[in-house]
Amino acid sequence: MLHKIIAEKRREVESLKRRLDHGKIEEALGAVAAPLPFVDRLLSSKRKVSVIAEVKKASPSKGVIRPDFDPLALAQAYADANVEAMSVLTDEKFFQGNNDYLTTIKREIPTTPLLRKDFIIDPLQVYEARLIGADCILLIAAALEPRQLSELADLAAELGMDTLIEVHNEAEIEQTLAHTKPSVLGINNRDLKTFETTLKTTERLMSFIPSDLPVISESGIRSREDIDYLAGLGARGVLVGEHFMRQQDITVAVKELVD
Ligand SMILES: O=C(O)c1ccccc1NCC(=O)[C@H](O)[C@H](O)COP(=O)(O)O
Repeated sequence: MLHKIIAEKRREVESLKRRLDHGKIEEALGAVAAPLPFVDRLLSSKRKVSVIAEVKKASPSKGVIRPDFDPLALAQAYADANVEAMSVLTDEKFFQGNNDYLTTIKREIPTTPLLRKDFIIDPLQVYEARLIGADCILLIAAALEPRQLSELADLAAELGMDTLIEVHNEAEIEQTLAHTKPSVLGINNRDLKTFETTLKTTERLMSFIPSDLPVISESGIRSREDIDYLAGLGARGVLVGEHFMRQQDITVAVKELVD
């Protein structure tokens, strides 16, 4: 699946190159507000585990998760629960996301930092992330050469954005730490080849991560027990999508999970 998604992203980047040149980027960058400090917000929270709450209509593993999908109403419900940050899927083909969702949420709820959740493989997508209003980008170690990982993270920093680098195994941790200086590291509990999701991935990988590097555990989190388990392992934050998307009252669901 990851290969399929990346092949599609290569096509999307070619089309983006025809629409967005450096002249247009420079001009447009002047008009967007400075990014919010995404990582600081996660690390300064009084909650024992910070929450990145995801706005996610569909996924390759589950199909449509939220049929009555209203991105702004969902984001407002998250903001009402004082989530530390939000993740907004912008991939159209596999997740039914959209750049406009992120831009609208940023315009209407300007105080909550936003992660652009997509599959970034090219510098142009980093510029695009900034232009649509992202405060942070996701970089997936499994999808990038170490040199690309560090170049894309450096570019994000130049543009004032944070980066959440996501790993799923020991080798990816080793490569990431050898080539970048992350201020936070995401462990994805979902195996992107099989879609199998287990929190044991966070447990197994914690010991390979320096104790002063905060960890965000991502995917497959759905109960208070999960949160207690991850907090006990030392995770500083969680990224939760599907569980919240399946709730009637999302504000209550966030509070029940982490307050
Ligand atoms: O969610 C998927 O099926 C998926 C498939 C292939 C690549 C990535 C995928 N998900 C991206 C994510 O990492 C999750 O949206 C995020 O961690 C939230 O996970 P969950 O709480 O399980 O929705």
